Amino acid sequence: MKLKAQPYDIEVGRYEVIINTVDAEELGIHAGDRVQVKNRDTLTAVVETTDGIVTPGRLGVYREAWEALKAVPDEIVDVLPASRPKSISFIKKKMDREKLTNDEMHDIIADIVEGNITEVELTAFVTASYMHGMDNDEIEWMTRAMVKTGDQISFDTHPIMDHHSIGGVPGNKISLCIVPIIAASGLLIPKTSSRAITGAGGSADLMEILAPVSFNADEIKKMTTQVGGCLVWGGATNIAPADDRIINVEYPLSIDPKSQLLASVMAKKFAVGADTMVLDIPMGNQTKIPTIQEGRKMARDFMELGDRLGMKIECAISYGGNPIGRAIGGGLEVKEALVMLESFTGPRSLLEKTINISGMMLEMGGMAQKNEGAKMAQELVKSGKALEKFKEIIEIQGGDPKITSEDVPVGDKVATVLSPKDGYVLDIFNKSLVQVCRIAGAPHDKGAGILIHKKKGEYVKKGDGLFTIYAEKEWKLDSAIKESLRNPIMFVEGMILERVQVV
Ligand SMILES: O=P(O)(O)OC[C@H]1O[C@H](OP(=O)(O)O)[C@H](O)[C@@H]1O
Ligand SMILES: O=c1cc[nH]c(=O)[nH]1
Repeated sequence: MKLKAQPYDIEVGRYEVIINTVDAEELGIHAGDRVQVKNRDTLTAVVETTDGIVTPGRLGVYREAWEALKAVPDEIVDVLPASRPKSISFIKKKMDREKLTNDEMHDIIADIVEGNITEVELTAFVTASYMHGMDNDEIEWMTRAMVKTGDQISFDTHPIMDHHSIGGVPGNKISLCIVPIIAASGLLIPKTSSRAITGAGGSADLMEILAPVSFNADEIKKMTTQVGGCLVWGGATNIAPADDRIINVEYPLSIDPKSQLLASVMAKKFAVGADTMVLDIPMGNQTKIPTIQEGRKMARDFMELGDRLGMKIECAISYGGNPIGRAIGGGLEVKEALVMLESFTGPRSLLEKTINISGMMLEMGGMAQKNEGAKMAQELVKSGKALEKFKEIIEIQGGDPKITSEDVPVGDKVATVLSPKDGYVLDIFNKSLVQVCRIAGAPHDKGAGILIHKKKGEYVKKGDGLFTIYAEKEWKLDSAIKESLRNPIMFVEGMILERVQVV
């Protein structure tokens, strides 16, 4: 069918066109199908249908396809139905619980990167992996495919250190402290992070408050070589580019399938040339890993994948049943991390976790003797060397090195939720906590989040502040307050939880 091309200057991340439903019917295609579009060039594009935006006889062409066709407005192009990429049948195979081959996995990942797969198809892949899982071969193949379809860095020196958390515990701002501690010791750490997946702020979201986080592979290598480390957003680089596209469909579902999680973390690490790393596995109620047994299984899976990739990995199964520190979300978390580096003060959970994971890394990297790493990490903070290093990292990434914890802005719309009774904080519900932060605006609004005043086990009197919600917009604060009342984030009770009696 011949149609008149008209441009839609909108970036959609793949070749996509809009066809009027009258023409779509004539071609025998539906929304989500593919068509071949030909002028002097030929490309395959995903179809969107419309009753109005594009009139019959015309073809709306989004930016990527328009640029690839080098089309001119009103140019006549040929449009024909095209078949779906083969990888759709491989996704179907995973939905049917079958094992994929190395080539099939590579095709799926390559099609994700090239934008040949729609969100619906990608969601089906992620959901099928969530429900049916993958074996170690498939996970290795997915990891290698994610690395191969993007840029890679290689350093002339070793070891190249890295740290990563599987996430799932609120307030886990430790990367902001660990990266400078390790770099201050003289080791190299080119740290890439994701944005929030199931949480209220990933490390990339937090670092972005202090400095830009979008860099390419060459820039990451240069910054790491110059100051010892960096903390950048993996999604902005062309490093393991499939990762961020997969995370984009995981985020709205708040799921992180184990197979994708392993590949996502390890592909980012392998691609930046890291060879020695510590993996944080937060474990506890309402985390990604509810029991120690599952934590050990996850650790074994990471170590086996590390072996297959030739990387030295140790895991720290950490306590995740309660938030790390007292600040959750954007600026609040960054402040808490900076206070820790400025004065080695703050919540014990943050200090202890940061120091112990850094200690493991210093031992693995050959900077400290066995069991001496934590002491060395502590000295690097107390001497101010870690803070000084963090400022160098902030500066090289384009931020203001003079920033202090006092300067970090937080939302000015605040409300403190009070305890309804005397008693103990018997539980904090991680998922409800994150939900309230997200409704308050996190991770997008950097000033949004929650500051916890009372943690698990602490005694409270009726009327004491339990936590304060921060937001940038009044209406978001109102919605967050309502959510925190509908779905409480804390359980306060006395020693007698309930009286059960004969009625
Ligand atoms: O949103 P949830 O699922 O909690 O976790 C995602 C976070 O966990 C990892 O943290 P890090 O980069 O190792 O500090 C990711 O990179 C991301 O920042
Ligand atoms: O980087 C990360 C961390 C957790 N889960 C992922 O999928 N990727």
